Amino acid sequence: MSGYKFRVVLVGWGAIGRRVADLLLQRGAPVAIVAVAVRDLAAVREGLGDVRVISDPNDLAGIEADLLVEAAGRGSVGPWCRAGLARGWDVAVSSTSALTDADLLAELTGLAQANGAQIIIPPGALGGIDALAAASRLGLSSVRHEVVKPALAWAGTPAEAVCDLGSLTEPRVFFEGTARQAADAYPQNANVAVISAIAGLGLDRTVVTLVADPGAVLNSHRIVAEGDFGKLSVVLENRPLAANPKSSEMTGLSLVRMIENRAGVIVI
Ligand SMILES: NC(=O)C1=CN([C@@H]2O[C@H](COP(=O)(O)OP(=O)(O)OC[C@H]3O[C@@H](n4cnc5c(N)ncnc54)[C@H](OP(=O)(O)O)[C@@H]3O)[C@@H](O)[C@H]2O)C=CC1
Ligand SMILES: O=C([O-])CC(=O)C(=O)O
Repeated sequence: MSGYKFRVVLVGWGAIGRRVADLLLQRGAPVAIVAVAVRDLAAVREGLGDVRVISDPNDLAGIEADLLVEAAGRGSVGPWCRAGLARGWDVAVSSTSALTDADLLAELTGLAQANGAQIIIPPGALGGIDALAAASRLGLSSVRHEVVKPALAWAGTPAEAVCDLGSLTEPRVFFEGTARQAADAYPQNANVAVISAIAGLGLDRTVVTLVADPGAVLNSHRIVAEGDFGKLSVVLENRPLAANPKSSEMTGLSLVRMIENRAGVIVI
């Protein structure tokens, strides 16, 4: 192959962003991270080397890239994806809870269409999304998604108003509702609800259960779906990222797979 490298702008230099950059480097992927977007340019950002660091979406104007990958947080999706799509780049969204905002979704979709770009929703912490999305083409009758995380992974979320996370002695279901409600209320922990919903029955017909388990050390996802295709049952037990136990290692791996697929010849 030529020396061409697939050019990526990474939005977010937290647990997932760093992990993705490390893995791409370790694996020798034909990928160049041409810029990293952060909120505060003054903060020390280890591991960035010579990579250009930006904090204003207008700065994308001086950059050539093939793909913008968001792994920052709900509030970053609008400004950065708008700017990336306006430049005709495909954008990959990790903070999918942002897409529960129908106006934002319509605006980004319109920008993508107008500029010949795509909005990519990687499976994130999930697996089996290819099968769920394929099955939805024939028709689904139900999709349930249960998210179980160690009790303290729900610290700092509305779960604290439902139960005392620190003193649980057994798993506690603290939320059951639609994917839209789950992602709206838990934007750092339930982005996955939007992914299983968009793949399957949509934000308002996908039933999501959130569980705090004091005995758990892994972040688990169980998706059960039924439809004309038959039945699907997928379970993932993901190791949390050391730098942020709310997020799973699989989320970074899923981004690495997506980026390598875009950069490579065999796509799997
Ligand atoms: N799709 C999925 O399956 C999953 C999605 N996620 C999403 O990915 C996001 C990132 O996760 P993770 O890396 O673990 O979180 P971290 O908190 O470790 O890192 C987030 C990083 O993004 C930066 N950031 C936040 N807002 C902006 C912004 N507006 N512009 C630029 N940078 C910004 C933060 O910087 P600062 O220092 O300024 O705060 C921080 O460095 C989560 O918030 C969640 O929305 C997470 C897990 C699974
Ligand atoms: O990493 C996970 O298990 C899922 C997650 O945090 C999210 O969906 O936001």
